[in-house]
Amino acid sequence: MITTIEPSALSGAILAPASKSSMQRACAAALLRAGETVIRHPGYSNDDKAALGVIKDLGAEVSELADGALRVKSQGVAPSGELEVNCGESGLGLRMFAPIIALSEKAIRVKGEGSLLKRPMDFFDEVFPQLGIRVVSNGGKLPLEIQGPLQPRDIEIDGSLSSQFLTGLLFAFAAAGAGERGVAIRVRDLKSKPYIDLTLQVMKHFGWEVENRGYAEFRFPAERRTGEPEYTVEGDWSGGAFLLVAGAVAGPIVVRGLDEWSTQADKAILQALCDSGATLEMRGEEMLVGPVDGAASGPARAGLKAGGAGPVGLRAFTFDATDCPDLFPPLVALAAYCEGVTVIKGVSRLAHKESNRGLTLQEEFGKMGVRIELDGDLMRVHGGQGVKGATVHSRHDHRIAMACAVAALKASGPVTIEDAEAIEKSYPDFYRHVAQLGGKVNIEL
Ligand SMILES: O=C(O)C1=C[C@@H](OP(=O)(O)O)[C@@H](O)[C@H](O)C1
Ligand SMILES: C=C(OP(=O)(O)O)C(=O)O
Repeated sequence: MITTIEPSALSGAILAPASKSSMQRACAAALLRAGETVIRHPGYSNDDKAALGVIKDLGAEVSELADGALRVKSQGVAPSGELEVNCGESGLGLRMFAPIIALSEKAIRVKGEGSLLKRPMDFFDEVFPQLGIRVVSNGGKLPLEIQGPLQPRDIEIDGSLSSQFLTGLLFAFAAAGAGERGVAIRVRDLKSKPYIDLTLQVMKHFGWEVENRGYAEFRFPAERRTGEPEYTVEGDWSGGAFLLVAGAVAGPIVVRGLDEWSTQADKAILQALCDSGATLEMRGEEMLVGPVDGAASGPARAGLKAGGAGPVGLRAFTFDATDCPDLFPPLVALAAYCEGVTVIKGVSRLAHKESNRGLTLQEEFGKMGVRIELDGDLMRVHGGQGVKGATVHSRHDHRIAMACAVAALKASGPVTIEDAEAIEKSYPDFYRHVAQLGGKVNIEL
């Protein structure tokens, strides 16, 4: 699919999509809690669909209710039939579900697709044998063959590559009765900490209270509370960040459905928007975001630099994205329109995402005339010098496609995005939402 975005002014209101981080965790919890669970406001991105596929493969029955909610009936991890599970392209899907799959005593083959086949999974080779799990990987990559049952034991893990492995172990330890055995998970150098807050929050909702000792040790209580039988998937701050940046560059717009009390890591986009000088007004779950006050958008308005350099007045900022790495792409789109050099820390966290995002951002934004320097863990974006119309490539990475589309909104000419369907991984409605806000979007299948 090829999508072309022409310079546009945005206005109006839009509802943020469902968070795949929240939805995938809800699927895991619904599988493990056994009985009936209703998931409200479910997502339908490819990663969400993959999570639903995994829990069905593990024995859950999923049906849609008249109001669009999903009902999950489960007896815990109880696979039958073909013992193969497909995690699609989802890093969280694989890393969270692998320890859950290992609750079964059956040998189960775990496969994936696309970029997931190249992402590192040697964590399992190292850690699973310590928990009594037999694992065979393809040199630290997919496919895996796993045979449990997982025995919760005191364990120490490295949290520096990804928090997703810990998310999986927390669910699986709780379900395997770690509390009765008094065991703990100790973690060195945990990154992406807010994602663990979200894991613990979802677990608590469903009755598993885990004690978090400074993100270095996690302990499980002896008894489980009765949890709630229903869960409402949160609005997505990660996809929402692209909408908010689009509003700051080409708005003003209103974004609905983002909870300001959410534990989601990517809520931190608000700090960057404030530091850039964008207009931001929060009214409960409705947020108005626009260019700097007085520098209204729209190509014909005064206050815009020649060559489509965007709204005057946004200024460069510094930001540490170590614990919210998915914000890099929208931050780069924002920084491209900020006068001066924006410095973003945490580049080393990007090497093993759907693409090596430090490099892919540098290369694709380079095609639009935006200079990005990579200096160890720092990224420097030279902004406010104009964004040129160009043909770019998503590099099969949903967040690169969305970042380029947002940057296109005030470029000097149309931006054509090749392999634009990558957005389906997290935000299938993204182009439709931009068009609904007045963005000039042309899609060629
Ligand atoms: O737990 C989650 O929902 C996620 C955790 C983060 O990964 P890392 O912990 O690997 O940084 C993030 O990048 C990913 O998109 C989703
Ligand atoms: C890296 C991402 O997801 P995951 O690791 O779950 O594939 C993402 O959504 O940007």
